[in-house]
Amino acid sequence: MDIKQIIGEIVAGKQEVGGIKQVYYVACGGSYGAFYPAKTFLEKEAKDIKVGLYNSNEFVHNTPKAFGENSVLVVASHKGNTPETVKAAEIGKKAGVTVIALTWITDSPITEYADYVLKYAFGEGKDIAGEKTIKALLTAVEALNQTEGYEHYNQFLDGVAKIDHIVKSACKHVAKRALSFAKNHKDDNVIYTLASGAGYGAAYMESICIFMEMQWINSSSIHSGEFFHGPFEITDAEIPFVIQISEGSTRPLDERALKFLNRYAKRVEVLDAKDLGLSTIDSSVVDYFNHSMFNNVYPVYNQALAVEREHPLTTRRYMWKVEY
Ligand SMILES: O=P(O)(O)OC[C@H]1O[C@](O)(CO)[C@@H](O)[C@@H]1O
Repeated sequence: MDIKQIIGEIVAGKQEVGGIKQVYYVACGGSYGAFYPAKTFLEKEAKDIKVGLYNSNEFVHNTPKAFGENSVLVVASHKGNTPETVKAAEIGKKAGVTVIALTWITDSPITEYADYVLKYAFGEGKDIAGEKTIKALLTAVEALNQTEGYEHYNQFLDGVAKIDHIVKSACKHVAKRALSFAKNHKDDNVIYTLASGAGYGAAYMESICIFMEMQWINSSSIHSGEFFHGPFEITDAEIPFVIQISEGSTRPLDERALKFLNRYAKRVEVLDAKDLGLSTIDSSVVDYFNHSMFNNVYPVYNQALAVEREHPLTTRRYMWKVEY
């Protein structure tokens, strides 16, 4: 069953109890970040459906009161075995809430508690339109379109059809830049990321999953709008930043931060979605594709950085090795 059919079945099943009123996206780490566009989509586009994005353990310990028969729970776990995400799915299943699980391993523990299992594309040469982020977004888009209606539904599907080609060209485009970045940053012990809007999740993932988890470099993802409310005080010629200049409604926030950085910082890597070709997607929906762009361009940088630092991206000292 495809996502449109799954949501159709859920909508029909909930008709008697008043339909879908809330969609909760629940996951950890990279899977949590991948839900960011779906969350921002429903927050902005929906009038009646409420959306929540939760770290799994927070959801387990601080379950929202509205969670119930009118809810859909969408969980994601790459290997399907992160205990707190499996627990969140179990809570959903036991409460009689419809559970959709996004996972790469379709016979993993999380699928036991799922009404619907969605496998996504992953790895070298993957179809970007089949990734976790887009599949999660499609659950949001379909939920909206099949309830309240979504006026830009066709433009959104057109974006989905275009994203793979756009992202793959962008990855080629940054290859040389990524090598210089790796050389220039191999000895840094801190790198900040800056972003706004629906693409913010990509900056969050780059900070926590790559710089911190996989490279042991101190980092924090700073919201471009929040930059001027504290973080900009650390700006100087030595501090490195990677800034995402998004395409769409929040671009002015990113441009404002970049203007400041161009004046007071010297080590700024600019990833501009417009330069990277995202503008060929219709402006009514382009916001929601920033994440796919940035999150797939970063790996070109990450591979180069890992080689230059002689620190493979697979190296861990605690994760999956000790009790936590
Ligand atoms: O539940 P998932 O998606 O398998 O995530 C497990 C781990 O993978 C990461 O997303 C990346 O290694 C971590 O942040 C997280 O702890």
